[in-house]
Amino acid sequence: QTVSVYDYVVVGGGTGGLTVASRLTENPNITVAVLEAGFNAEGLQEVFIPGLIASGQAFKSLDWSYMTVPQTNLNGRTVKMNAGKALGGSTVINSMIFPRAAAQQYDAWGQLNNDSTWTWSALLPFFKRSELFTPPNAFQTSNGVRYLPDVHGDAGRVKVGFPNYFFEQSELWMRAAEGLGFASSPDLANGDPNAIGIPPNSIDSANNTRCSAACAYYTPFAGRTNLVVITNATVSRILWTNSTAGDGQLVANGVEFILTGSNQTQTVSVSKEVIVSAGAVGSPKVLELSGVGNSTILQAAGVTPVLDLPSVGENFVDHVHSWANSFTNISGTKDILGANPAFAAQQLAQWYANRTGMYAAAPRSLGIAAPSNVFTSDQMQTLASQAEANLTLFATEFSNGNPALAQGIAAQHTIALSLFKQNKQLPLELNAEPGYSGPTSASARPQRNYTAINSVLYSPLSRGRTHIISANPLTPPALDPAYWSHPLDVASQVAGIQLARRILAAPPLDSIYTGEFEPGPDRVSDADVEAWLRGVVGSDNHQSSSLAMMPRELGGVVDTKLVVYGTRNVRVVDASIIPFPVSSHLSSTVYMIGERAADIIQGGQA
Ligand SMILES: Cc1cc2nc3c(=O)[nH]c(=O)nc-3n(C[C@H](O)[C@H](O)[C@H](O)COP(=O)(O)OP(=O)(O)OC[C@H]3O[C@@H](n4cnc5c(N)ncnc54)[C@H](O)[C@@H]3O)c2cc1C
Repeated sequence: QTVSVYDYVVVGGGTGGLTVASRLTENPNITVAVLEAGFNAEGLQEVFIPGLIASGQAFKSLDWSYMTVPQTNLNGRTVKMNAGKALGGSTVINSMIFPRAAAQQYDAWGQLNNDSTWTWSALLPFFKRSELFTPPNAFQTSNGVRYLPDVHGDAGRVKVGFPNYFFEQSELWMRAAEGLGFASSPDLANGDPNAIGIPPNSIDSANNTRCSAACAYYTPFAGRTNLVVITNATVSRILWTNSTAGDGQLVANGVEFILTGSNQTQTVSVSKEVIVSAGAVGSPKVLELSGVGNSTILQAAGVTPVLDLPSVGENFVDHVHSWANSFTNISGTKDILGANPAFAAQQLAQWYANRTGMYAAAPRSLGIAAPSNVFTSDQMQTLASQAEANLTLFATEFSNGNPALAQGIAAQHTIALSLFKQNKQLPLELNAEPGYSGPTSASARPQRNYTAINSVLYSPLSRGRTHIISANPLTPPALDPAYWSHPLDVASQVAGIQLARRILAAPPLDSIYTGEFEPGPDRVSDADVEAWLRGVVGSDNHQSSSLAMMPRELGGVVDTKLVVYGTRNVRVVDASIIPFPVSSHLSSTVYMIGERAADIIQGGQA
């Protein structure tokens, strides 16, 4: 049943998808339909109150809760990956941390694609275009917030600012990290984030509410008659015209979807383009269900191939999350919210009354580490030389028998290792958590107060894949991020935890330190820490790069205009296209991609 015809159909109303849909429909003559598998959750307090999101059932109902295949390097464990299933996508459930990666990584993106429009200086206007930034007030400044006006936008859509509450540990941990060699950051979105500071947050400072992609790009424009959003609509495939364009390229003319609870498919027709924005797991899945991908994998899943593009779903990466926890002698940690329901209720009432209290806090301050923060120069040289000596070996192993992609991964690693040697590849984020954060459940750990440091592997060299295993659109794909497949990833993550535990015990944070809980006093050596981490590390939910923007001869899937190779009118606009993992939380980069996509599309019409 054909419902309607639109100029553009966007598959997935998440971060990238809503950005491009909203910008395109600023032109009243353009019609756009967005098909989103989840629902509009903006009215849930768990979604709009900063401190509540990870706290309960709402999170679970808004989450795809993907599971990886058993991870060879993590004791065979399967690992859960969160990804938002709601209008607004992952920004509905994310932690609002809104920094950007190092300028050199965006420059490397352009270098890999031989395109100077994908470089830091060329992309900064698009980062800024997405932002409606509120500078810190006196209270926030007195709590250590710093910012550079020049790197922020004041006329965009995503409300970016700072929270109304800071935990006592925040200031202490920043000073402790500075004592161990970190510079104090003037602004973690400035393209030079090797420092410690309080990052911007995707938060509406005026109301102290979270701001998702739906809050930013949909709610204010929901009345547009040329923007149609269909929620609870899971896309099953892109439909193609019978004949290819004169140049042999596939032409999309519709999208098929299933409404939740129905077993009937419906169709929307497309006159211009299909824009795939279903996220780094969802987008390769939709392409594969549509017959675009590695023909052998598609046939095994029962899908008839229409375009052999073997890199679809390959080059998949995720940041890896680990923790160090110390006991603390202060009582004002967020542990109390779990331990004392009456206090939690009082704090929630306080948030509603005047937007303050613990629930008004954004979660963390961040330290972004360079190699020199965690390795000696001898170690850096040795690690880089070993990785360079084995570069072809790993690139081939990670490429799943795809010679073009092996070259692409080798090119990525060459750039990454060159930056590593210059101390510009930033392998780790350390972020302070004012309370327990780790793998041990509340019932299995001492009921005490904690200071935690999350250590996130930020620029992994490991590459895995995500592929469909069935033609049924409701069957999850087989996800293999191949965590810790490269020795440099293992060495970096172990070094990150060793640094985290040093920070926890360093002055002035030592003034509230009453011993280490995890990794624990019996796990001192790197080998012991590594063994423990293999049993506990998890996903940081920063999946990317599964439809990489790279030249086709290097195993890329989209070109620098975001068009899928071999198609006339299918673009990808989400975290899938980031060619290699960037050292940052991803949402600011995905918004930038959405803004850039709209600009490319509009420019193409001119
Ligand atoms: C728990 C969590 C915490 C995070 N914390 C941070 C943070 O603090 N800061 C930060 O910057 N980043 C964070 N991230 C990462 C960041 O939010 C994501 O990388 C980014 O939002 C991804 O954008 P996207 O457009 O690629 O995908 P998404 O925003 O996930 O959008 C994809 C959309 O497509 C929909 N979809 C998928 N398949 C289909 C289908 N077949 N049919 C229809 N719709 C479909 C999904 O439901 C979703 O709405 C976090 C992510 C998670 C999950």
